[in-house]
Amino acid sequence: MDDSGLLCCEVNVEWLNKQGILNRKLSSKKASLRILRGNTQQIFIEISVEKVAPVKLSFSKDTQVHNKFMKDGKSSIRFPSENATVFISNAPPEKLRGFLKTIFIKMTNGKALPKVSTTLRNQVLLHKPSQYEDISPVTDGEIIKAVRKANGKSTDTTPSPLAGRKRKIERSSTDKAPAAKKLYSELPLQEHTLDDEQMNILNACLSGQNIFFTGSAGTGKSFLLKKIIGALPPDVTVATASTGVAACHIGGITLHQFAGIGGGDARIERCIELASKPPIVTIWRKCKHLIIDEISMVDGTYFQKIEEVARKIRKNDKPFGGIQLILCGDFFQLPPVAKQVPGEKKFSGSRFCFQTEAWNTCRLITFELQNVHRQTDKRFISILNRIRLGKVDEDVTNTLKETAKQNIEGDGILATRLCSHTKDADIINETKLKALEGQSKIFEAEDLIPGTTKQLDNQTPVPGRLELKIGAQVMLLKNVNVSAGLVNGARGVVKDFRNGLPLVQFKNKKEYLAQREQWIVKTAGGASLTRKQIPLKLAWAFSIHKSQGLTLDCVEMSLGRVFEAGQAYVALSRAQSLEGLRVHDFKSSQVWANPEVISFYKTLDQMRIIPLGVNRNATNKVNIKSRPVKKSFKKLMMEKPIVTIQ
Ligand SMILES: Nc1ncnc2c1ncn2[C@@H]1O[C@H](COP(=O)(O)OP(=O)(O)OP(=O)(O)O)[C@@H](O)[C@H]1O
Ligand SMILES: [Mg+2]
Repeated sequence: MDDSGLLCCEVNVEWLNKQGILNRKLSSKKASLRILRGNTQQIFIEISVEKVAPVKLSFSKDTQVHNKFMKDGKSSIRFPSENATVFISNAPPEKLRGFLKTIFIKMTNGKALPKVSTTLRNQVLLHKPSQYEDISPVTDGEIIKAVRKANGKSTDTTPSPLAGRKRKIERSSTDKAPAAKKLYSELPLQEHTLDDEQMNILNACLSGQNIFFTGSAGTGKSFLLKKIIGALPPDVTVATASTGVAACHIGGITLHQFAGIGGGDARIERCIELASKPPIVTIWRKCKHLIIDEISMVDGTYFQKIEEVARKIRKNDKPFGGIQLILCGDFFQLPPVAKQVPGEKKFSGSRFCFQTEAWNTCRLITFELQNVHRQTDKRFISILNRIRLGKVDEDVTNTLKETAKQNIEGDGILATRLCSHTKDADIINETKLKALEGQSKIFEAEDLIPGTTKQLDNQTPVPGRLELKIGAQVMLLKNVNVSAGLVNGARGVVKDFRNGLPLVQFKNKKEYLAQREQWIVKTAGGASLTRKQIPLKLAWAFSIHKSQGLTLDCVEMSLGRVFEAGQAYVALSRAQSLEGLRVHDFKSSQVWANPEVISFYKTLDQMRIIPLGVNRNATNKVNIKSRPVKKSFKKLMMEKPIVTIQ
């Protein structure tokens, strides 16, 4: 049964007397709230806490619901007729959202709609023979639709009566329940829903076990991670990622910021000392669920160190001091940035997290997502899956070579070039902007707290200083209108400046007068830093490293200078379709997978923990190739040569 009428959270209820003085109080860190319907159809909220009889407060037309901090798991509901206020905190944000939506629907439905007959209601909802009935967020309109569908009558063919009624509801709900109307309009837009495999992983995460989920690029790992974050209590959940941009994508902080041990290069005793300082220590102790996105880029030695720090700081011998770990990433994508210990020539420590003892002691339950959502073309998905494993056959080579001739530009929007080196991307953007005629317009970001610019530069995708001209190639950095296709990653060109703001035309021909948008990032201490800026960035070129996690609709690349295993795969898998991709001078030697990653995924497959493609697709024919690897890696690589499976 739908449980959106049920919420587990921290609660404070305050009753005031007529003079506004606190009369009675109820507080609990572990309360459960239910929305119920009484025999007289009256809607109640029932608050149950241990050792106290449940409290019931009844909704009326003057009930006020405050949802401004819903994303942080906080809300308050005021019942003026009973002089009481319910303060909700530490509620899983997604659950809270569903709970408040149920209240909204019941508040407006009850007043604005003609009643649906009990028979109809019982056909759809479970009837409870008790004095109170659990309620669901189903509207009367939805009940009618569901019953008609069950009876084989399509509701689509009878639009007028329902549509007319819906309009009436909207009007009358504005008249009769303004608070509820406001609440509903402020609820975030529902985007896609989780598919079955994503849902399984969400449930596994909610069961409290340590989880690692992987999957090829575009299988919705980050998308799912956001839903997982939304389903966990925010006060005890820390969402992190290995890079600032990835952290911003899931509304979290970098793992380095959270852990508070700098780069982790110091000896373990010093690392523990560093993490024992406030406010870092408080967060380490409070944390019950640690989420890490883009785990492939977390250095193994660092991962091992924070595991020990966690045990010592929390004075708990369980792995990670008893914190639940939720790890997500694809080790076939970018590896950790190579680290060289000062004074030592050798690359130091474990390269990947999965090679550490800490990884083994955590006993992670592993899943692999199989459904690719970024691309829809089955042929392109199959090509990308082969590239992920370093398998480049004739079909892959020919298909990618053919893209070199494609004209993917349209309406003045040029393809974004992905570069293997960050410097190259910066130079391209600077030179192209300079070459445009016309006046530059500079947009300086408004960083609300002085001195936070560097951190915001690192943690948000949006530049502190944005220089634009008419004709500048740009990328949108926010979902400003999902249904119009104005989404994060959409490519456009600056057509004009109106009232000092850039007018951008996108690939789908939609125009958008860019307004300042807001980015809020968290500090390790839990404070919020805010940057306001035009949600655009120059897009003639990006580095492949900066493009990790992105979805791009018009992209070109030359992979001649790639230097990491998985780098070509990351670049190619940013494209949404073969039609929106152009690869120059493609050669099979530009694609290779790390042999240690291949072995790791094979062990997972052998353990039958997850179904994987490595064993099934790889043949025994293995070509050993020498790669243009980074100097600091060379010694390591001499022992274990990089291979390409063909
Ligand atoms: N269940 C879903 N239904 C529809 N679209 C989805 C679903 N899950 C993810 N998507 C969409 O698929 C695209 C890719 O998702 P996402 O960026 O989360 O993939 P990822 O696995 O993290 O990729 P990468 O490995 O490149 O970081 C996004 O546009 C996302 O909104
Ligand atoms: Mg991702």
